[in-house]
Amino acid sequence: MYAPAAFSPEESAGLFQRLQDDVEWQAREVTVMGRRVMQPRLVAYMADHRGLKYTYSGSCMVPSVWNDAVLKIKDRVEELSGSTFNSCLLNFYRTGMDHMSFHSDNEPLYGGGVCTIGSASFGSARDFILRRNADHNDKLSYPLGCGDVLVMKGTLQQHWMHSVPRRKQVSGGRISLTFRQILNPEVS
Ligand SMILES: O=C(O)CCC(=O)C(=O)O
Ligand SMILES: [Fe+2]
Repeated sequence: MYAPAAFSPEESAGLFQRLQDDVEWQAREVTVMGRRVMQPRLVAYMADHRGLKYTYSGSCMVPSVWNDAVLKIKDRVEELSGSTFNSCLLNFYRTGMDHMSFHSDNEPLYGGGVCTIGSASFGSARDFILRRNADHNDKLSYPLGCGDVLVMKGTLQQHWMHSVPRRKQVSGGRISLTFRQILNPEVS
């Protein structure tokens, strides 16, 4: 489900600024094909309580407490998606060179392949690409702009991957918030 301009331009501009200033953005190392590399973007992670950790690419994220701007966005995304969320991964693409490679968010903690993930975008528009696993020529592109909400539902994570590719011509930053419901917390 795609809800362009779910937040007004004025509200979105204010939220982008608050997120950029108030969130503790982290540059993190992850393991990709056996090598430790810096992630090509900044990230942050928030959730209802510290037990809702999230490990991916060999990197464990311990959640921090919710920030007011993030909670306000969470309310709107919950309303639009008809779902509730207990965690959020935040991504800050500093320029068009920051990106996210094709992946699916199908980890067991979200219930495996069946889940709802709601995302909100602020700042510069970036293309969000969905690609079907069974046919890599089958792609959908969403030009996610400031204030847009996109909801991925059902078995989508089982059958499609998604990415935010590099865009050399984009100089401004973009922040995305991806809200998730952890059903099976990781045990450590
Ligand atoms: O930035 C986006 O819109 C995508 C983020 C994403 O796929 C993720 O956080 O898993
Ligand atoms: Fe994702």
